[in-house]
Amino acid sequence: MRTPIIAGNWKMNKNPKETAEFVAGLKGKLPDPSKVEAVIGAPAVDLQTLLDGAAGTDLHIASENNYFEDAGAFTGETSPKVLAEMGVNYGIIGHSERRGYFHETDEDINKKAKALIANGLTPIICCGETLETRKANKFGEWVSGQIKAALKDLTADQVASLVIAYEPIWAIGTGETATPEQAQEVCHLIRETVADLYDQTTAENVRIQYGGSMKPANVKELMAQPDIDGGLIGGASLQPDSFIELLHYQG
Ligand SMILES: O=C[C@H](O)COP(=O)(O)O
Repeated sequence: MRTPIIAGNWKMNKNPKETAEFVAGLKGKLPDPSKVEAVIGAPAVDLQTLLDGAAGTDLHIASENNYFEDAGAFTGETSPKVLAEMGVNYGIIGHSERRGYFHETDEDINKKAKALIANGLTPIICCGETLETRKANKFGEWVSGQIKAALKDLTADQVASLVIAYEPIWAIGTGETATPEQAQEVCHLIRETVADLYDQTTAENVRIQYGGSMKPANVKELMAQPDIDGGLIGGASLQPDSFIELLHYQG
């Protein structure tokens, strides 16, 4: 049984003061963690504030990026080892904004996944196609190619406990959401890809999120799809009321 995972991805949008106010507003409003797991992903500069505010609650914390080495002469990078020492639980990697603006490759993403796992963090591995790839009807092979590359050399046990986020680029921040059927089709394909690479049990255990203009108005029908186990939410996670509504999509 996969526990649904609703994760905010704040991107580069909040400072520590705003972070502290937000997380204070969540107190007593988080869902039962056996029903829905709540996560917030924030920039490195906000993580300590988020961790302090989340202490003693069921809120889990994600980084938005990490390097694949633990330490060394890598100016400006974020160590996965330090993230683990701080108490960060998840690491979002491979987001299309990082692939696009910062030229991250599939190989980088695979190395980042391994570095997170080696330090005890759970990767949230993002994948998704451009509008052009969708229109060319090549999204299936594109997304399964991204997944195969990201999971290279990982064991079945490691894959079973990580999270994959399907985020069609054309739906990110555009207000245009994939239909539940479109999202389900690709999330199912991702699960099949994992089954082909590993086995049915691994595929049944891996959690798959949808991301791309998910909001309170559409979360319920997206989450009703059999292969969608959660959401990775940008814009609609920035206001506490909206994020709380998303967390309580089950009613
Ligand atoms: O990581 C989150 C996604 O990029 C979705 O962002 P959005 O909800 O603003 O479309």
